[in-house]
Amino acid sequence: MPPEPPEESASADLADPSDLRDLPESDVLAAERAHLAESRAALRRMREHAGSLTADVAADWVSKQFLESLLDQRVAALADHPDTPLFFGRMDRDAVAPVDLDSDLPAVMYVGRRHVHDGDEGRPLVLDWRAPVSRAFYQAGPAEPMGWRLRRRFGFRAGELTAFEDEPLGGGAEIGPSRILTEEIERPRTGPMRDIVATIQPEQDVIVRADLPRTVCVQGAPGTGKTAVGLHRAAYLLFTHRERLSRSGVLIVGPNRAFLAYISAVLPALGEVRVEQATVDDLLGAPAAEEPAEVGTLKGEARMADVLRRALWLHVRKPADGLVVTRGIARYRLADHEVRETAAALRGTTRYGAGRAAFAQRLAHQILVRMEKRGEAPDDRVQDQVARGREVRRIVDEVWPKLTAEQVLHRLLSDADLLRRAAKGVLDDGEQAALLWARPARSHRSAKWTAADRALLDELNDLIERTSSLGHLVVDEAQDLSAMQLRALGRRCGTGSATVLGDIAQGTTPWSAASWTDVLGHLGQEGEVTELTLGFRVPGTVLDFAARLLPHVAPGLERPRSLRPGTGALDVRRVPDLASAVVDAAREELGHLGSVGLIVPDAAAGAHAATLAAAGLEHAVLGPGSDGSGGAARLLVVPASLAKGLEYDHVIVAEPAAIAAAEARGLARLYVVLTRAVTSLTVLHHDDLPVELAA
Ligand SMILES: Nc1ncnc2c1ncn2[C@@H]1O[C@H](COP(=O)(O)OP(=O)(O)OP(=O)(O)O)[C@@H](O)[C@H]1O
Repeated sequence: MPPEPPEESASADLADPSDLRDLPESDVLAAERAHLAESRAALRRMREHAGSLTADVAADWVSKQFLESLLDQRVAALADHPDTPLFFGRMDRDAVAPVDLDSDLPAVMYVGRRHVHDGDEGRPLVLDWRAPVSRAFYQAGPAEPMGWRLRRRFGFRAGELTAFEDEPLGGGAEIGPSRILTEEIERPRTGPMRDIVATIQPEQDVIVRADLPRTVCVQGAPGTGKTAVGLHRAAYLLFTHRERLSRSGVLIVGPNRAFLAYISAVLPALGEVRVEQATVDDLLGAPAAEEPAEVGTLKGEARMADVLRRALWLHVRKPADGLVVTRGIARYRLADHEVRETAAALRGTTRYGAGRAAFAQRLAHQILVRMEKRGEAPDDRVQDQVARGREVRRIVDEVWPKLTAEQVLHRLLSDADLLRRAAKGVLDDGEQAALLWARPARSHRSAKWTAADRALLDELNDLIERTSSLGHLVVDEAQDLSAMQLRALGRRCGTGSATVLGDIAQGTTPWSAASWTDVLGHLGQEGEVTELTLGFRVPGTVLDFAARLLPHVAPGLERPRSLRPGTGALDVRRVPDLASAVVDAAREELGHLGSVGLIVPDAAAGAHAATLAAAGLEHAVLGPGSDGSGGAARLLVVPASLAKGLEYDHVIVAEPAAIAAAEARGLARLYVVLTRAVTSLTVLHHDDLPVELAA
């Protein structure tokens, strides 16, 4: 028979629950389970109450529909997911805390994914992790207890409370690593990425809770939790600025679909279902052609912004003649120099599209003035009529032609003269020659745009018509984006803020960033750069092995540290027959719990998959559009170029030298590949290891 639930709850006016601390462990667990049961019952009552509310009070049909959908959302948001703990931590207040501390602190608080209160008395039973008071759960430590005496973390299995761990916050003694945190990290992965709300670390929490107007840029070694932090910051901001952000929107930008699929469950698990996720290709359009890396790199440079601006405005021309407007028997004239001056006065003061409309209006206005001089009394409607009339339209089309971004870029890349004029003083002759198409497309409609062209088109589109801004943008793997791609993203948070995440050492594109100051500059955001240094994913031995590459891929960066030593986690083997060694290693790893990722050179993925199939090993092959988890198969063949941002409990890397040799920044790719393992890494090689790794 479990003991009666204790009297305490998350309310300041209830008895100090210190007795609970002194109970035997089993009694503590029983009491905490009782609090969980009470919270679940309260949540059920909250849901029933929300379900009983009716939209009948609405004044009209539209309001009723709207209200009904809000109520449905509210009921759905109050669903209790049996596998997810309602709370994961608890804080006990220090009864003798200094007097200047906030006296409203409850005696005990339980921290969880959502707020749960007892309907009758309004007592908070569980506080949302994003509430200001919950900050202490993540930040308090012996050096700064923040008015709290004890932090308790709970262990759960299948929604049942199974363990707890107490950390005294008074007394100044350092707290050792949390067993519950380590177990959580090592819990085998069976599907998409999980949230880390129960175990966010203090240095991560500072980033998660940064104010909305602040742009934060996080440099972090592999597995330091950058992605997790970015996603939790999005959830935090949505909670704290719900109304503002539901109007302006939040967008997560990731490197590819497989990555987005892998992270897609995190925000819904935190109760946020309305956050858009996109790749750069989704935003700018997928490329239809490839081009030499040097050309793509050049097109990605910020200098191109000047060239594009000039190329666009070079389309504003001098008129051949003046403007003559006929109304009835009267004719009104503007001399060609007046038309030219009107255009010149507007040039560069507005966006191209708005300038064109304003040009027509200004010409019409001058005609109106002529009419008035002749004693007529035209009203504003006449100005509009003249602006839309045939004569003004003709001269506007001649002087300030209607253009699309595709037309301008098509001309720029096929017309050496236009390129020379637009690029004067910006690109040298060799660079101009590199940009020109060898075989120009017939028209802008048949042009096959590359990824770099897509960013140029976006820039031009914005020069023609303003791109609208979101409230907040989270950009992951930002080190891989070119200056022009960053400018494109910057436009999408021009009046908002951003969370920029990445690792200079994991830059694998030819245009990878060398500094975060540059990245923020291109993004057009003033932000501070912070660093996460403690690795959660990768065991220490594996991280040390991968870090041999660091001096070669990012000499300025510190060696990363791991939370876990990972003794025995690394196995590097030279093998006589790679294919059969891969099969044996895969079979062995499948004998352990969790996911297995076989990471191979892109060109070898098909062959390895065929060997696994012949050996009867069930597996899936990761494609650019697939979910990083591999669906039902525990064994996934991962082409090296898709491994970024993903992770597996056990990783087998086949032939590192071939991965490194496959591309210009191949060593950085290898660094990414070697840092995907949570529990073990097996490196199989037939050829020599790259010298940088063998050292
Ligand atoms: N505080 C934490 N508690 C529990 N798990 C954590 C914590 N921080 C990070 N992790 C886990 O560590 C792993 C790595 O995190 P994440 O993918 O966010 O790192 P990253 O810095 O983006 O890595 P990479 O640069 O390699 O893509 C994930 O499984 C994540 O859930």
